[in-house]
Amino acid sequence: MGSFEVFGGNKLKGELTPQGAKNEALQVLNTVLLTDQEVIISNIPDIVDVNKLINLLQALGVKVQKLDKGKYSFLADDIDVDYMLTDEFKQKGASLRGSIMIVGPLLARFGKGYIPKPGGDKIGRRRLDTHFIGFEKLGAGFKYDAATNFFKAEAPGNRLKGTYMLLDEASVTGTANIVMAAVLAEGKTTIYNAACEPYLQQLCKMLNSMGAKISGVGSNLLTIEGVEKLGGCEHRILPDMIEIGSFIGLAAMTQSDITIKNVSYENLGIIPDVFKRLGIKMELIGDDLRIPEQELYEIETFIDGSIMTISDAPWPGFTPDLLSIILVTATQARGSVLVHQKMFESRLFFVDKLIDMGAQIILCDPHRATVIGLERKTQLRGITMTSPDIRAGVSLLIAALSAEGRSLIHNIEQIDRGYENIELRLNNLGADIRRI
Ligand SMILES: CC(=O)N[C@H]1[C@@H](OP(=O)(O)OP(=O)(O)OC[C@H]2O[C@@H](n3ccc(=O)[nH]c3=O)[C@H](O)[C@@H]2O)O[C@H](CO)[C@@H](O)[C@@H]1O
Ligand SMILES: C=C(OP(=O)(O)O)C(=O)O
Repeated sequence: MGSFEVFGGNKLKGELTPQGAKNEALQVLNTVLLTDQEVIISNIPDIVDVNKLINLLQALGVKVQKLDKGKYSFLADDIDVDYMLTDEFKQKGASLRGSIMIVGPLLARFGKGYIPKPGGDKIGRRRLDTHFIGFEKLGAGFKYDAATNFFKAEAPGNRLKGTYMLLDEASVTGTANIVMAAVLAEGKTTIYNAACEPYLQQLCKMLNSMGAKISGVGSNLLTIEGVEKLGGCEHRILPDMIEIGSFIGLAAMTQSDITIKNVSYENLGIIPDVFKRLGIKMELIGDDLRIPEQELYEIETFIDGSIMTISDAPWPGFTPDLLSIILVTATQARGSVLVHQKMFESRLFFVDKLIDMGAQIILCDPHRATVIGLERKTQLRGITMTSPDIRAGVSLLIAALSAEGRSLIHNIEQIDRGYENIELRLNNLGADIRRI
């Protein structure tokens, strides 16, 4: 188990370039399974989860070639579908959440897609019903072996059939999986209550450039005319909006002056506005976002004077992946905020560590925590802690960087799942983080 030793209290200064988006990479990498032509993808982040998925694709027979930093060529002209029945596949597939999205493309092109219960953060129940109900609507048979935790979807006659479906929830990976299954199905598929966040839009645009016929991109109603075959393409992954949000919170908490380069502002949706409601100032210069040094930031109240609530919702609502960052950032603000994590059940439990560091937080229930800002009257103090999940991990890192003295953060494998070379990039700006 790796750890970060952090000496807090330094103000950071300089530029940060966000990595390519983890959650887009975990979607678009799977499209390579849909064609026997070459697919080139750039701006792929060098992070544990993405590397695990590339490794899984390779094990399935995809020829992978690194062309440059973050740029790879993929050729799926000889896929070994029987590999899905091996123990090695079961072990590799279970180690990350993104592996679930190999099922749709394999089912579409080869008539079968199998997967063990995928991994990812332990942040509450993470059901897969939307994915498999969607495949069933497209005509696939579905089997789940509870003893081995293995899911199987198979298409009769090896071809899925287009249909209308209303998803029970706007699941991000569920929509991506169903879209990748439907592009090669016979006839027209309509998906209502589809997730529509920018990474899904990217996936749809990429598939269209491969020859798919998807319309309604960006809305919650997608229409897909199935095609016989898809070809190759070149695709570039967007900057990671969750990393950008993490850097905004980090800058405010540590009173730093940070410019985040090439943020693709138009794809950040409501994210900058939510940080602005915490009183954080920012300046858009071209497509760079500057967070200037700020002595104090003051959380707004609602118009009627009541306490601000920040909650998550499917896009274009605020992403649940940034609520832990909002929460930690609020600990040094002036004012109070209720953080309401509606989508996941166990993402707020890390607040006990922040309370040990001196933050004023009331955990109301598993979904809600009230933060009463310290207004910088006292600094957080460094402690030893363990990171429970990827975003809580980065929140604890931000807390440690703002704290007085030494902190030790264990289980940083969680952070490595989604943040590329984070200690090096922050140390270049004046942070003091050591990997031990
Ligand atoms: C690899 C990847 O891309 N992971 C992201 C993806 O996970 P993932 O696709 O697994 O998440 P889902 O969108 O399926 O659902 C996330 C949670 O929100 C709940 N839910 C979902 C939709 C809805 O309309 N109402 C609702 O309550 C679900 O029950 C679940 O508890 O999307 C999540 C939600 O943005 C992000 O946290 C994850 O980082
Ligand atoms: C929850 C997350 O990731 P995953 O879906 O891979 O567990 C996340 O990126 O915040």
